[in-house]
Amino acid sequence: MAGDLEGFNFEQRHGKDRVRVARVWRTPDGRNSMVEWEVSISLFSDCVDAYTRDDNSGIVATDTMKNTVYVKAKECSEQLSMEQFAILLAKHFTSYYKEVTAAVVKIVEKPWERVYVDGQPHEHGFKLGSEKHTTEVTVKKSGVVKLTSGIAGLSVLKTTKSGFEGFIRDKYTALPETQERMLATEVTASWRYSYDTLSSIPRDHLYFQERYMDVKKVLLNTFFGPPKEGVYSASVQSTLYQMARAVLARFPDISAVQLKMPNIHFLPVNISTKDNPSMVKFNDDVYLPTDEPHGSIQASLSRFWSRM
Ligand SMILES: O=c1[nH]c(=O)c2[nH]c(=O)[nH]c2[nH]1
Repeated sequence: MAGDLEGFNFEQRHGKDRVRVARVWRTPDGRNSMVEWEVSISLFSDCVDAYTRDDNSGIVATDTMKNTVYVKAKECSEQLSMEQFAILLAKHFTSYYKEVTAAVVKIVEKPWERVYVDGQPHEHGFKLGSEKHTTEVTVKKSGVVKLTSGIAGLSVLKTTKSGFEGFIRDKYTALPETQERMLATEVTASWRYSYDTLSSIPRDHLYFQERYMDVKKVLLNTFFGPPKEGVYSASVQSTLYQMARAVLARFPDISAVQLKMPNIHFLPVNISTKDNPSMVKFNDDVYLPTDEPHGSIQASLSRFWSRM
C-alpha cells in the first residue's frame, strides 16, 4: 500500500516468512505422498495507523498467518500442487479479511523424491533431491492474479559441445577463443502463467505440478540436446535463449520466462617448472573446478503483450 503520509510517500506491508510445513497424504492401498513447503506470506492492508497512531486494529497478526498455513494444510485432504496451495492461501487472506487488499504468497518446496528399491517405487520412502520448485502468487481482492513458478539450483554440466569465439579482443583480453570447453551452470528459472483471474486458473489439483516437471524437462533437453550427438553451444547466452524460447514455444499458457545462468568455470590445468616445463599439459582432460568468480548471465523472454 503506497500513500501520502505527512507529506512523505509511505509504503508498507507485513507478513510471515519461512513458515515450514510438511503434509502427508495416505491412500487406502498404502501409498503415501508427502511434501515439505516453506511458505512466506505478505499482506497489503490498510494499517497505517499501526505505524503512526499505535492503533493495531487493522493488523492481521503474523502469528495468525502462520496458524492459517497449518489449518489450510489440514483442510487439503487431497494432494495439490504448491501453486494451488499458494492461491488458496492468498485467496483466503483477501476474502476473509475486509482490511486486506492483496496477498503475496511464496513457497519453496524441499525436493523430497520417492525412493526406488530394487527398481520399485517405495510406498512411503523418500530421499532428498537437488533442485527446488518455487512459486509466487499475488491475489488482489478483485480476483486479479499474478502467478509465477520456477526452479532454483538446477546444476547442469556438459563436458564438450561448447565453445566461445568472436568476442571483443583488446589489450585486457587474455581468454583464448575455443570450440572445446566444459559448460557448467546452476539454472534459476521462473516463468509467468497467463492466467490473470482466479476464475481462469485450471482446477486440476496437480496441473501446475505436472507443468513444473514438463518445463524442467524442456529446459534440460534443450541444454543437453539429443543423448548421442548433443547440441553445440556457442555461448551461455545462446543456450539460455534456446532454453527460454523452447519453453514459450511448447507451453501456450506461459507468457514470460526469466533465466539466470551463471557461467561456472572449469579452468584448464597447466603446470610447469623450470625443470619440467610440461608437468601437466592441458589436453581437454584435467580441469580446476571453481565457484568464483563466475560469469553472470540472465535474460527474460516474454510474449509481446506480456511481462515477467
Ligand atoms: O558463454 C560465455 N559467455 C560470456 O559472456 C563469456 N565471457 C567469458 O569470459 N566467457 C564467456 N562464455
